This record gives sequence, structure tokens and C-alpha cells, in this order.
Amino acid sequence: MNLHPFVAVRRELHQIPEPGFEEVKTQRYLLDFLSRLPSDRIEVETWRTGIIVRIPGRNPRRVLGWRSDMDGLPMEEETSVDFRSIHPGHMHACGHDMHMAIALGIVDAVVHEPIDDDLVVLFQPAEEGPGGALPMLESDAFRRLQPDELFALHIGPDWPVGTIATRPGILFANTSELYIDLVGVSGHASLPHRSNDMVIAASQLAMQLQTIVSRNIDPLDSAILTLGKVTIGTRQNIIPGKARLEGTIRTLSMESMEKVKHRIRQLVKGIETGFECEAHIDWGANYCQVENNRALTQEFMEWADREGGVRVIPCREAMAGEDFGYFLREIPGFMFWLGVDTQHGLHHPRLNPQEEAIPTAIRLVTKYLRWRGSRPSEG
Ligand SMILES: CC(=O)N[C@@H](CCC[C@H](N)C(=O)O)C(=O)O
Repeated sequence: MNLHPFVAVRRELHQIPEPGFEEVKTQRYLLDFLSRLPSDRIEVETWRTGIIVRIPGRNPRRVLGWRSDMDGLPMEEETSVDFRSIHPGHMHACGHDMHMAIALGIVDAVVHEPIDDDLVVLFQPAEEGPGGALPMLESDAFRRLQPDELFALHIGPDWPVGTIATRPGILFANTSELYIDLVGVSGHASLPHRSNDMVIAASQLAMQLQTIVSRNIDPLDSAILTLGKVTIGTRQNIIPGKARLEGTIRTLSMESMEKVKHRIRQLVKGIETGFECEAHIDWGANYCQVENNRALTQEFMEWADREGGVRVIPCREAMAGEDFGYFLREIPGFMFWLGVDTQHGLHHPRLNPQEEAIPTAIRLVTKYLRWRGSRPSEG
């Protein structure tokens, strides 16, 4: 059976997942693809491991933009597909391989049949961390080619192929990473009184942190504090003097984010006093919420229902994070979920999105850009 060309692209990209700002092979693959397109129809610029593509329009009044992320996740793939990751310990488990294949499909379609407005397509590194959107947004390369409106999608495991889901206003949460180091005194397992055991301090802290959302945040204002990794100790008969707790905070308002951080500082101070240890907090990468432009989103949802060949599902906010929010803070636009109907969700080692969603998305987005490109600007 003949594979759809951009499904084949996705499979090739799926094999080479790389961490944020190390997307070297990925960038080379994308550049290679772009170099095979007619060079008089396309301008290609690199920014770190990312790429900015500009395709001039037929009768441009403004610049429309599309954004894809690029990076993979540090996890071992557990699917049995024959195109699984060849990079041990790394996997495209958040669909960025799908996003890139779709973005290339859009570039290919618009190069061969231009839209009225100019189109800029961003391949943005490091969405999973430390965050490529903000530095890309602030770069000279981006400022030179900056779009007037910007759109993106994210694969949505919960929705069937042929559907999209989005909403005007907040779609994704504010995020902050969280790293807490505790330092006590290590020692012999038989001499607890001469050491300062960080297993106990870290366990207490982990439990206390889980009281913040339930006791300090307004129940009508969602928040999450997840610890995804706790590292303590080296073997069973050594009392460990060091512990590291790693997690993420999600909120739907900046006020709640500040409140959660304030409570974390207080609880960590309490652990320092109570367990006579030293503690250090690092907030890592912080992403602002993805807030869809209301008018453009509403218009898109109505258009997609009418003409896009997909079913549009109005959805609730998600507590996932996306540094695309930084772009939307400056540039009107929106993001939507693309139904890919998978049993295993994002960040799962068996994530296996339905690839028929790729041609569906290319058709939908290209048609929308064509339509939007022929419409007057907002306001
Ligand atoms: C869509 C998605 O899964 N995004 C990631 C973004 C990560 C943000 C940051 N590195 C963090 O962990 O807080 C997510 O986990 O939601």
C-alpha cells in the first residue's frame, strides 16, 4: 500500500527524536525537505535548531503564520511500530513528529499553490523545555518575518480522527517547572542519630506539597502540582544525605501560580527548620497560558464546521502547558486539538496516534489559510 507522503515524513521524523535545542538531525531533515522545493517560491532561515520559512503570497495584505514544535521527550519508546525511535531513551511521545509532518505538508501545498497573504511557518525547538517560543519570539530572525496572525495545532488523543477541538479564550494552563534539592547528612544505616536522613524529609515534603492545591487554592480555580521524579539514595544500607524532587505546577491564573509558589517556599522553609537540612528551589522553565484570540477562534470554529470537512468540538481548558502561549500573548491567533484517537495519551511510551489525521490536518489548515488569506484583517 502506498503511504501518504507526509505520513512517510512523519515516520522518518518519528525515528529521530531529540531533546530541546539539540534537534540537529531533525533540523537537517527539515532543511533537506525544504531544499527540494522551488527556491524562488520560498525563503528559509534558521534560528538555533529551529527554522523560519516564508512563502510570498499572490496579493499580500498581511502575513499569516503557522507554528510547529520539534523536540522529543526523554523516554524509552514501548510501541511495536517498525518505525520506532532509533534514539535510545528518546521518543516523540507528544506528537511533535506529527506536527512537523503537517507543517511540511502545509508548506508544500502553499508553495505549489500560493495563498493571497504571505505565509510564515515556524519550526520551533524545545517546546517540552526549556522553552523555545520566548527566545524565538525575541529573535531578530523572527522580528524580521513576524506574522500578523499565528495558528497551531496539537494532537489530541481523546478525540476521533476527523474532529478538532478548541475554545475561545484560555485553552492551556500556566506552567512552572519545579526542582527542589534537599541536603542533609548521609551515614551508616545503623547510625540514624549521626546522619540527617533526606528520605524522611523528602517524603514529608512530598506529602505536604499535595496539600497546597486542596487547602490553599480556590476549588473553583483549577491548579495542579505533580511530582514526576524523586531521586534519593544509592543503596539500601546508606542513609542518603541528598534528595531531589522534580515536578510541575499548572494553574489557570497567574494569581494562583504565585500563591502555589508562595506556599511551596513556606513549606520548604518548614522542612529546612524541622529537619535541619538545607533546601534550594529552582522554578525551571515557566510558560504562560495559551489564550486563544476570541474573535479569530470563534470565526475559525464556525468556518471549520461549515467548510473544513471536520467536526468541531467545543472543549474545556486543559491543564497541559504549551509555550505557544508566548506567541499568542503578542500575536492574535489560536491553537486547536487535532483528533488522533489513541488509547495511550500524551507522554505515554505507547502513544500511537492515528496517522490519517495528517492528511486531514493538511487539508483543513491549507484551506483555512487560503480562506483567511483572502479576508480583511480584524478591526
Ligand atoms: C502539550 C504538553 O504536553 N506540553 C508539556 C509542556 C511542558 C512544560 C514544562 N516543561 C513543564 O513540565 O512544566 C506539558 O507537560 O504539558
